[in-house]
Amino acid sequence: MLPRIENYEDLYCEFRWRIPQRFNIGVAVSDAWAARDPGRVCLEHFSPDGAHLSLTYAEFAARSSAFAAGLAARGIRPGDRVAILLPQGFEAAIAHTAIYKLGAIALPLALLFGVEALAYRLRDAEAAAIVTNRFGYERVAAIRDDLSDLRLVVLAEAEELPGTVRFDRLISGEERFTAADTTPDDPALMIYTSGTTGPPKGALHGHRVLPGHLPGFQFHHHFLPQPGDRMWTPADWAWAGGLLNALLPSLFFGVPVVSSPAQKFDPHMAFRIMQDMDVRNAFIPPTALRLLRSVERPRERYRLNLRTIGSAGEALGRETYEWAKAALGIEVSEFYGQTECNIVMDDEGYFTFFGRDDDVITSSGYRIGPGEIEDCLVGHPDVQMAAAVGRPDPIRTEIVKAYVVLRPGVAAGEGTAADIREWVKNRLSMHEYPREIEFVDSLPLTTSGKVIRQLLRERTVAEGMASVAMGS
Ligand SMILES: CC(=O)SCCNC(=O)CCNC(=O)[C@H](O)C(C)(C)COP(=O)(O)OP(=O)(O)OC[C@H]1O[C@@H](n2cnc3c(N)ncnc32)[C@H](O)[C@@H]1OP(=O)(O)O
Repeated sequence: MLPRIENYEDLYCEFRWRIPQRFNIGVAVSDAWAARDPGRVCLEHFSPDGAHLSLTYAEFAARSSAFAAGLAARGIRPGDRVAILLPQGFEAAIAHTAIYKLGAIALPLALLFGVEALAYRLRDAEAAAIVTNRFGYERVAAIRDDLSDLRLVVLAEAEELPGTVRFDRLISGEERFTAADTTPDDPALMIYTSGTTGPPKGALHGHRVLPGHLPGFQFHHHFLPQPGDRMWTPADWAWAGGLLNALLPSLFFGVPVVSSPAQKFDPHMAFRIMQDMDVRNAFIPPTALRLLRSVERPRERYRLNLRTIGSAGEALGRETYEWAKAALGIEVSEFYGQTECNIVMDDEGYFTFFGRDDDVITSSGYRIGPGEIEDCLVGHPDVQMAAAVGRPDPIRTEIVKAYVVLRPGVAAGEGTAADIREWVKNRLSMHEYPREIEFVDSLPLTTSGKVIRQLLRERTVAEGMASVAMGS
């Protein structure tokens, strides 16, 4: 925990890492609070019809222990990878916590992923189990024959589907479970990279990944926990941002987390969630803040009680920062990860984060490796060659732009482009599809036949600047 020192220099000098010798994320975010304050609310689910639900730490601890016992009874062992393909909600939080208590490894997967992205990650991680809903079940059913390690599919639905165990059945048994006595270095969480250099890799984190995030989290949320604090993020908890900058640290500090149904981001709905659920702290990526700007005079339209906003994933920019200060009365705390290395420090020691300077595309706060998109594009029957780059965009920082060489005889046109976009959305991911496609006769190649993305990036940046200059 951060010492409460308001002066940065003193705080910096006083700070020491204090990581306990034994630490289990699941115990820290549930059982520890259930013992101290069982009736305290830890999760609240927003429902558009006003029928919100809440869960206490005592219920959370009991259900996650029962889930851990249920997984163990079905042969899931410490060290096994257990995928979670669920929207924000009680089930996702319970599944995470149970997996940590069991000493297994949580593998969060985004709902936006298409079948190829899911198949790749599930196979590569040799996942033994997956916890999902009907939407995810259908995607997994299409690839299940190729997943020889997958022994268990847990379904968070009221219905029975073939080859699955219902979530509520799994937790209906034994509620006592002795959590694994883990060290901070025992594996807990596997998050896939975005594939900067080649295919995405499963980055394995020990239980210390949570304590490692706490000081930065507290710092950006002005010494959270404060009375009345309540956290919400529109980001899927499957991303490192949603999980490690919102869900888990808040639960650790006894701050209730608001969950909301997965849907395309709607600025008015976002304000309503923050109003109705009395959200005090939010993790809102820059793109979502820019989308919120479309709502005029938000504080006159919505009763907002925000105290802090953290933002990450892409550069926030001065305009959005100033807008949030004026329109929401909040100075957004921007933070960056260490791979986002295009950062400049001025004479006074202030850092300016300019975004990335490599092939990775930064769109809507997602880091997108071009390789996977290109692989997916060339799998399309009409595509001979393809290259993906980021095109600057005022709302989403960048959008994915694909340069595509079609096979001989295929007509270039909006119909073909729409078909290619759908192909990538369904196979790879809904957030990685090329919003813009340009058909070209050839691509610039090195002598060894690799696409020179740098040239295409420069071209697309120049086009972007020209269109801004022309006012389009
Ligand atoms: C340490 C760190 O990692 S820090 C930051 C990490 N990054 C993040 O957490 C990602 C942050 N970004 C986001 O959460 C989102 O992009 C937002 C909130 C900014 C914007 O959300 P959206 O506008 O809905 O777009 P998003 O990029 O998520 O979705 C891509 C597509 O999937 C579709 N989609 C999204 N959710 C759904 C859904 N539930 N059902 C159907 N379609 C959906 C969208 O329609 C969109 O396509 P479109 O723009 O052509 O309509």
